[in-house]
Amino acid sequence: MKMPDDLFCEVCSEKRGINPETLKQVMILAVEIAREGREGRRIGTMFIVSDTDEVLKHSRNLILDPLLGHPDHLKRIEDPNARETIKELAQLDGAFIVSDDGVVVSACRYVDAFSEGINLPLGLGSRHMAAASITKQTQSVAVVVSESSVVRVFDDGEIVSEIIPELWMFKRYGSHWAVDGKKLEEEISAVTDLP
Ligand SMILES: Nc1ncnc2c1ncn2[C@@H]1O[C@H](COP(=O)(O)OP(=O)(O)OP(=O)(O)O)[C@@H](O)[C@H]1O
Repeated sequence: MKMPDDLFCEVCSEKRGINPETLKQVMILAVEIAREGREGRRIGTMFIVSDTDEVLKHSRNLILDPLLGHPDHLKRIEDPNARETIKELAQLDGAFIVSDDGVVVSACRYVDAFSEGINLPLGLGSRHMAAASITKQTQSVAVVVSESSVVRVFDDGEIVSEIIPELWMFKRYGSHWAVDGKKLEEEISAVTDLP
């Protein structure tokens, strides 16, 4: 699966200071989880990327860490076995913490979230509040898969991108289709980049 370049360039811009390859792999995995669900049901989860030491300080494990003790080369975000493991673990409560160089260092983390100074659209719950909070407290970026299948990227306490996976798929694979003489990709905004 590939990520549209325009979205990717925006989210991974240098000003965010995040390893672009790591963030790209996390976003693709998030879209896959949103689309596929697990065992016939939708699931939500969260990835917190970069500034690992600070993120670890502001979070704690909800259960014994299933990734603890495994060598880093088996926990790389681009590794197919690691990705399948993450999809399985994504059914559990809590967040994944991903280092800037692409190692998934911890799973099932509860984020010590605070809501002061955070303004999110009404209707988003505690997972999204935690993502906003940790990205305000640290230099991390968070990628949230909502149980309603929307993927949102947070930076500095705000939503910076929203991806609707089904529409994104149309954009990715439907560019050669035509609707009323126009290319489908012009008709469908698969990805909403927020200011
Ligand atoms: N502070 C937190 N740190 C890590 N994970 C959290 C935190 N708060 C909630 N979650 C996770 O989010 C899950 C869903 O919580 P909630 O429904 O309130 O969030 P939400 O933002 O509405 O997300 P969704 O759109 O997926 O329902 C919880 O079961 C838990 O796994």
